[in-house]
Amino acid sequence: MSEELARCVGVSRTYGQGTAAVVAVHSLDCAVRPASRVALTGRSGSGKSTLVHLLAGLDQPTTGEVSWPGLGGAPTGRPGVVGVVFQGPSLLAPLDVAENVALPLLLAGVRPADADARAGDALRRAGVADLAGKLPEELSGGQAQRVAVARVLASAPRLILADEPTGQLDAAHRDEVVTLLIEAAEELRAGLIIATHDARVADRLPQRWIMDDGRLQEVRQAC
Ligand SMILES: Nc1ncnc2c1ncn2[C@@H]1O[C@H](COP(=O)(O)OP(=O)(O)OP(=O)(O)O)[C@@H](O)[C@H]1O
Repeated sequence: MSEELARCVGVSRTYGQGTAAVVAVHSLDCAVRPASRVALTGRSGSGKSTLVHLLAGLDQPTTGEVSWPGLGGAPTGRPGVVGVVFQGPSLLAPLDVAENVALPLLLAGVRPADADARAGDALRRAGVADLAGKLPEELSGGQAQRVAVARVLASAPRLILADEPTGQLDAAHRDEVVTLLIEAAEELRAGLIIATHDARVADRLPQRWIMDDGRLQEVRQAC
């Protein structure tokens, strides 16, 4: 069995306190490996985004432990280790597309010329090189999401997490974005988790984690 990129042991995450407390994730165990290709499904409010944030190191569990044994520790503050594609527009408005894709690399200390080259390459692979000079406000939803995927590709992460990456896209763009994510995971030998409501997206992935009221209800391995 291959190394575990991320692992949750007895993880719970409670928001709020007292009578207002909401247990978003409840006593959850899971592991993500380089070969993981997981559709994380479940109804709205079942805890999918919370789990994605915990696995990304963007949030901490209330109890239990999230660890990243195969990533050399928590990804927090280490750009390029974990790549996250969010549901909504996540591009910085004042920066053009190329600058948006290069920014995480610059923050990680990559030299500007190298960051520009890697950003250009990622935009080409995502099929949006012609948009390099455009501002986010000039992009369609599908174009913006492909740029967001390019930004993840550019940093060559070992773990790719996508939270409803196709929620605002039509069928053609939805399929393109999912294909891009799967191809990127294969190329980078990265683990991939896509949180989605969309059965057509989930069916593209061989593994299924089903969240139900904060619990990981069923882990189905389709192939
Ligand atoms: N910052 C927060 N403060 C309080 N409650 C929160 C917060 N974030 C999430 N919750 C609650 O935690 C539960 C799980 O939310 P989460 O966003 O993880 O679910 P989800 O499955 O991703 O939902 P959706 O599919 O609608 O995005 C919900 O009841 C939600 O209202």
